[in-house]
Amino acid sequence: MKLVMAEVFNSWQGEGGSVPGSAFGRRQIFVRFAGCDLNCAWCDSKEYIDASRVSRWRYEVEPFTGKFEYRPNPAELDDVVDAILRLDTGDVHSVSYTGGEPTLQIRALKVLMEKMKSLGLDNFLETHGGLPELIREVAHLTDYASVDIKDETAKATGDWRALVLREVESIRILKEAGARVYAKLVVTSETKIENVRWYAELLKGLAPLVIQPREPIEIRQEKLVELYREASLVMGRKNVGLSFQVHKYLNVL
Ligand SMILES: C[S@@+](CC[C@H](N)C(=O)[O-])C[C@H]1O[C@@H](n2cnc3c(N)ncnc32)[C@H](O)[C@@H]1O
Ligand SMILES: Nc1nc2[nH]cc(C(=O)O)c2c(=O)[nH]1
Ligand code: SF4
Ligand SMILES: [Mg+2]
Repeated sequence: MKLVMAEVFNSWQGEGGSVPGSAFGRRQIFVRFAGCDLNCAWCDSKEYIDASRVSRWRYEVEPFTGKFEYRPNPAELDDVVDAILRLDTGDVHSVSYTGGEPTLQIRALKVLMEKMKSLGLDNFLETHGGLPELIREVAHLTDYASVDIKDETAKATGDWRALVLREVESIRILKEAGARVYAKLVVTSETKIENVRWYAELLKGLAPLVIQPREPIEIRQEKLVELYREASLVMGRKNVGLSFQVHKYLNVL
């Protein structure tokens, strides 16, 4: 089986803060798929959005060395499995599937997840959640899920409200299948408080929310405080937290 891959590396999970379902600070093997159907204004992985332009993928030879080997795309699934297994340092919490958007290559994702489960490794899915019909196919294999809620200011797609509703549906499917799931909202200085209230109403009683400032951070602290408070008043004080992209401050992958 073939798939279009971007990179495989081993690092600490840098996002998610302290809400249940987060793997922040845990050692993970990251499997970054190429290709995405959205186009978030602030996406830090823009070079992987158009899969047809990702001619090769890379895998770390040894964690934290910055040494990579390269292979042409499409990748052989067995080569991706080998790249993952050689990065199992024995202290790995779970395998993180990210991208790009991993659910777009759902058959390969499913086979990879099944393989990792059979080897005793947990699966952590990092997704925009915009395709609930695909999420359904891997929900039973997902131990942890971080599902983005794409704010209006992400300008990810035309009908952003319809996208938000699909993301919430994905969260529901994952939760019902037994995954530990949280929602992640990337906020900017332009994020509207009434939109945050709407996301919070949709998530109330369903999943906790982390609010993650867009990097590089431009949102004022007063605004962040205001958005946090609004979400917390709707969802409950234990169900909201902050998340920062800590790996960027540590200068690790
Ligand atoms: C690159 S995305 C890949 C997974 C999936 N496509 C998604 O958007 O959730 C991984 C995570 O990085 C976050 N992210 C990407 N660029 C960011 C930025 N400039 N600032 C803050 N978070 C960012 C996304 O919101 C998402 O949670
Ligand atoms: N260390 C680290 N943590 C991460 N959490 C989410 C990431 C992503 O790009 O999906 C990511 C990443 O690329 N590196
Ligand atoms: S959905 Fe994820 S990979 Fe796609 S553009 Fe947005 S942040 Fe980037
Ligand atoms: Mg990232």
